[in-house]
Amino acid sequence: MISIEGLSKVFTSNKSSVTAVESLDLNINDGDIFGVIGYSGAGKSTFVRLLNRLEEPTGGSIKINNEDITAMTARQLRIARQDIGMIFQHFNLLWSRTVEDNIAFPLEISGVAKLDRQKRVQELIDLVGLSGKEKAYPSQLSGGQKQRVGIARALANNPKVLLCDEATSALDPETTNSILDLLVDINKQFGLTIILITHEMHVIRKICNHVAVMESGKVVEQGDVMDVFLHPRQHVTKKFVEQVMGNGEEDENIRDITEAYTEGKIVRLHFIGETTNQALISQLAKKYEVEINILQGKITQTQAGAYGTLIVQIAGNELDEAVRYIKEKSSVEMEVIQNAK
Ligand SMILES: Nc1ncnc2c1ncn2[C@@H]1O[C@H](COP(=O)(O)OP(=O)(O)OP(=O)(O)O)[C@@H](O)[C@H]1O
Repeated sequence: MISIEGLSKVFTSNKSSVTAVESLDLNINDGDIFGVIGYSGAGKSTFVRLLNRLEEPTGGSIKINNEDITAMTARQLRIARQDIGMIFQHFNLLWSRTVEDNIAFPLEISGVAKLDRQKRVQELIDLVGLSGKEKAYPSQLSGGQKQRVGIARALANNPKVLLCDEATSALDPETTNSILDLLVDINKQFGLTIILITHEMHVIRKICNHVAVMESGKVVEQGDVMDVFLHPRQHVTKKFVEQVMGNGEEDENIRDITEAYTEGKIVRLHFIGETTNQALISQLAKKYEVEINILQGKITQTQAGAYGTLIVQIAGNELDEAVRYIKEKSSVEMEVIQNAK
């Protein structure tokens, strides 16, 4: 749905020039929640602002639904922008307008009649969970509520694409999660394509299905979120995966574990995008005469299912049968770390 080729942006002043985005190629599918992650200064904000030409590209092309955004006149761009909503880290609300008037603003600009406007505003207020706050001013709202107004305003003209520029970075973790849940809801309900930039891998893990990693203005790695989690290639990507999964230091404890637990087998279970086998431990305990002792692990949830590892001790009369079941009947990968001494 979105095809970006050779996109670049160079900021020049009389003394120096900075290449914020360099020869960037990306394809984004219809209905994707596509995350772009990078550290501060990587060029993420510039990239996302190029997509609706809040920044003018220095080179390259951006096609959205086969329309070349980069070649549009100012008038064509105004119309095309109705299909591209945007939300911001600091919300960018109009402080002198109430919630309902903020949401009505883009409808006024696109010339929607007053009665239709009122109806649409009420729909949007219900959608984002702000009923009762219609007459409140932004200064009377929490950060999460302000972002809900931002989302409602961005959706007012039924866009096909929603750009999110660090939309949860100013929010606490709980509010972040509720805003991310709302974005997933909107993506599912309306098939809206979402492009989200962030410096937090947690955000990518929770809602994205594709991710691109940016460093020094370039995309250095991209792919399905699960693939990138499983096989991060670049140093910067490994660092981001560590934000969620830890840095593998726990492996150093394995010797302590194997010395402390000597009965049965100690196995490492890899859950890779699991949805069907998340209840594996309880299934084993019900089916076989075994004791299962969870020793260590970290499982996290992604859009593609559970991902992570568990180290468990399995002992008991039906140990071999239980191990065979994991190998043959489940899709969880198993590695035996230690057999009984
Ligand atoms: N208007 C501007 N004029 C000059 N340089 C700019 C401008 N905007 C961004 N830059 C430079 O471009 C580079 C990329 O900045 P950008 O804001 O896109 O990065 P970012 O990854 O979004 O970082 P952050 O998360 O801190 O905003 C930086 O070196 C920045 O200083």
